[in-house]
Amino acid sequence: MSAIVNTVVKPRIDVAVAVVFNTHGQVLWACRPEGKPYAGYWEFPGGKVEAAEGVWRALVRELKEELDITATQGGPWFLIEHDYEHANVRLHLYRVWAFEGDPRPLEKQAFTWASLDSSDLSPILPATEPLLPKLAQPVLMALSNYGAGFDACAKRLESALEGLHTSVYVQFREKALQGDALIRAYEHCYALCQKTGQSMLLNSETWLSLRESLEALPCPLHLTEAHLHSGEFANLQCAGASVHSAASLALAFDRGLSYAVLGTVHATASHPGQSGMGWAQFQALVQAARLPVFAIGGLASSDLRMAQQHGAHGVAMLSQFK
Ligand SMILES: Nc1nc2c([nH]c(=O)n2[C@H]2C[C@H](O)[C@@H](COP(=O)(O)OP(=O)(O)OP(=O)(O)O)O2)c(=O)[nH]1
Repeated sequence: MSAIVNTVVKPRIDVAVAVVFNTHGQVLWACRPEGKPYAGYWEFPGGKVEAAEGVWRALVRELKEELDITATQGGPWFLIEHDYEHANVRLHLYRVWAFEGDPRPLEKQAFTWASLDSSDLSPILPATEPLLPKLAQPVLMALSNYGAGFDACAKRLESALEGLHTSVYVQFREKALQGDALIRAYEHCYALCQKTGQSMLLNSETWLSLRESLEALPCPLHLTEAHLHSGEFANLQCAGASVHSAASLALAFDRGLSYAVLGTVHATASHPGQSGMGWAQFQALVQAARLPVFAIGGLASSDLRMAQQHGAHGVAMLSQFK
């Protein structure tokens, strides 16, 4: 006799999740009130998206209902799915960078402003806690370009990184350099990142040229799209990857990477003959992304807000990093 397995299929619930920033870079945390599943757990404010409502409208409604503030500006970040015993949820994370009103707890819940990687709040909802290191990553990535001239690149990176009050990723990527010139550039970049406390990433193609000269991998790898697909370097620490398609974005998530870099948004001198995808296509590609995505291609740090309005985590730049 075969056993009858009683499986109840829980529907996937869409949830609007608001990461609300204040001018000090802190975010708004709320404690789930009594009567809800996971009461007493900290979360970002938000709630279920009603039928035909849309995520942004749901987010505005929930912030008003829960905390009496009106979100006025923000943009999509990324999605994540999680299966709880009470529900299967699809969290639509949004950044909110402008709102009206002073938060006050309309559901008798505790709330507080705290840093994104808030280690002093506990417990945090199980789907939200593992996301925090991804959310707290730098929003600017500078790519090296010593191959176009050592002195000019060294000076540009030095003047950009010294005295910078925010954290950035510095990706060491040198397609044109080999031998001593490559090692000299690497040593300068490594020492500068150490001195300024910035996080260095090593492009996987450049690592292939450098690895015989180094004892070990000195920092996490940034994978080229080809290395992402080939599955290479699975035994090494990989932070992120370059991608050009929805399939590669999905693969970057499946490989457990912390970010992807998607482009090119605008046509650039470094990729002659390639037309940019533009912001509309960028947004169409990232809307199903399950990890933070940097926009790249003819962008400067002054494009950060525009990029974030279109679903980017941040911007990656070559020569425009000043
Ligand atoms: N708001 C929010 N919800 C989260 C986060 N992380 C996370 O797993 N969730 C889950 C918990 C819940 O299962 C679901 C949100 O549903 P909810 O019950 O709070 O939604 P709601 O406010 O519309 O509730 P209700 O009116 O139906 O009582 O999403 C988060 O950071 N913020």
